[in-house]
Amino acid sequence: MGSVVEEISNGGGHSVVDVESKAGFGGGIVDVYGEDCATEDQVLTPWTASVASGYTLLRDPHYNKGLAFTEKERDAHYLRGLLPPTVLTQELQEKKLMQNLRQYEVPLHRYIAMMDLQERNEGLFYKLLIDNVEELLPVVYTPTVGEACQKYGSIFRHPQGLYISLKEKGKILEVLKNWPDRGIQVIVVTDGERILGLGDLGCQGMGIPVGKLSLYTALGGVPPSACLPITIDVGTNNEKLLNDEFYIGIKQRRATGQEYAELLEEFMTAVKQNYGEKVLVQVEVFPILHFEDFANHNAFELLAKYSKTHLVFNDDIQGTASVVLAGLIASLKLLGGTLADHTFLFLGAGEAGTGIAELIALEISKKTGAPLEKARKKIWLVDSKGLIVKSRLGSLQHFKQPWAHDHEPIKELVDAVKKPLILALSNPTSQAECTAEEAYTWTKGRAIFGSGSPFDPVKYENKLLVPGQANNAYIFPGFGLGLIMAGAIRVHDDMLLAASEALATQVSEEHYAKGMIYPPFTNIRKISANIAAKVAAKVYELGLASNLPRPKDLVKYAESCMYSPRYRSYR
Ligand SMILES: NC(=O)C1=CN([C@@H]2O[C@H](COP(=O)(O)OP(=O)(O)OC[C@H]3O[C@@H](n4cnc5c(N)ncnc54)[C@H](OP(=O)(O)O)[C@@H]3O)[C@@H](O)[C@H]2O)C=CC1
Ligand SMILES: CC(=O)C(=O)O
Ligand SMILES: [Mg+2]
Repeated sequence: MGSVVEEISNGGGHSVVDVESKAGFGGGIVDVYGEDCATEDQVLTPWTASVASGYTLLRDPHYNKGLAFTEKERDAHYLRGLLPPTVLTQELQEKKLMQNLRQYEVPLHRYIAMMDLQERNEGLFYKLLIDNVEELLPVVYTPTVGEACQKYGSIFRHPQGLYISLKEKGKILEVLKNWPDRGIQVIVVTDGERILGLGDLGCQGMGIPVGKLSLYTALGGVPPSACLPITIDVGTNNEKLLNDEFYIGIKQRRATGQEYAELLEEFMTAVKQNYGEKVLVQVEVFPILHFEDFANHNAFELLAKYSKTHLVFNDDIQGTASVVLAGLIASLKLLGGTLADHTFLFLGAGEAGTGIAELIALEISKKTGAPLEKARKKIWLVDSKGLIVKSRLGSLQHFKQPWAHDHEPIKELVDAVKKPLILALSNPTSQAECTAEEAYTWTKGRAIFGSGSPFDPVKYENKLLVPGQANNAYIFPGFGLGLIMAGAIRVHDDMLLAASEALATQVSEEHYAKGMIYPPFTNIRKISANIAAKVAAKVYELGLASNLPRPKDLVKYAESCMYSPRYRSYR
């Protein structure tokens, strides 16, 4: 290595040290970091080399290849001696890691091993996730990510993502600038108040943006360096966490009202300031702001407010709606009729329930020409207080009000059980409305079943029934890729409908024969490319694209944009 001259600040003073020629303390050991000459109460500057080679290269997850560095790379990048002599291919590394992972019996241990891998060697992490998607999705995503968030403080090892707490009020733009990557295309943000079906997990909700973004990359091909997980910490009302000595967030009850709104406003403005880019006169593009797992009393309002000024997408409302609509469109092949011929009943009338209901009504209205209000009459919702009906109108939250119909005979509810399509959407598995086995047993094998978290196939009277995973993970990665490809400036409901139709058309006769209404996740990158192409086409059609001219073959273009986890060669 050439002569390195660095500035070291210690004890408040400033000195320039030639680290190669100057002998350090204790028999020639160079005190490169200035640690030996500073006492505990003296300050020093934690400087670091900026070129990734040698030891630094091995500790940089974006570039590290572990034992896969070739002989030539080991010479060129000062790695000799820092690695054992053997050179392994990425495939062999993958084989070894999968063997190791399978030895962990506790799912949380697999999760921790995967997170360690992501922090150590990003390329290998994504190679594992892409090649073993059905096996590893339940590890990095639901259900295991739920347990990880509950225990996030105790298992915390490396900080992932960006934390913006009330302490950063007035400084959010500076905080955004601390993130090392500049070309951010997707931000997944949570405030941790409704983490899956587990409630308020405060700052520990960070596991969710991290997990969702790993799916943007693995399932949708968005490069990892374009992804930014953010947790907004306004406190928590979870007493257990407030009393937990390992809790990683600020220990106070949640800020609400004006204090909350001001922090969110500052954040949204800072995102525009930091990432906004003028591409045409009057047209500014900025990253997708994907809202995740906010409580419904904030989620609907934030979506309505910022969808006019930002590229905002709420996955729990819009992504879930799109995936469920896709399942319904596909299930018509098995159930018969059109959407308008059916009556829908939801247990739960929050973000997921009313989001899905609204998109179904929109699709029915578009297909039949009926007014939206009339289409809504086909849909019934139940909340914790029972069926939503007109007589409850005065006390209903605003997002439930469109579903308050005149009460009709209970007959339809019974009908719904005769030819049942059951989607037990709640996550994680512990919160599921029913298991696959229960659904098949109660209906004597007639049910078409899908669930938010995966269930194994069930043998019922010699027939193998395969439950689908009705999870927004089918939609948001491809949806996001489509928005990015087209340089979308706003999200529009028609893009969600396009995504649903694209997903529904991927279900083959072979899948239907097994009772499936979603294609398996094994082909998810191909599915995502198709969704992305249809979404991008809609963005162009609506005049909301900034990436001009429009590529001719959008599927090919989507595939060409997708990140590959293959190791690159270093010169
Ligand atoms: N599969 C997927 O892709 C997705 C799954 N989900 C899951 O769906 C679940 C709900 O999410 P979300 O809609 O955002 O949450 P919300 O908090 O917005 O809504 C929950 C709804 O469930 C109702 N509810 C709660 N308990 C009962 C009960 N015992 N009987 C009847 N209704 C009840 C609540 O009633 P009330 O309004 O009266 O309080 C509320 O309407 C979560 O478990 C989440 O993880 C969410 C998004 C995507
Ligand atoms: C899947 C999801 O987004 C949820 O359960 O909240
Ligand atoms: Mg969610």
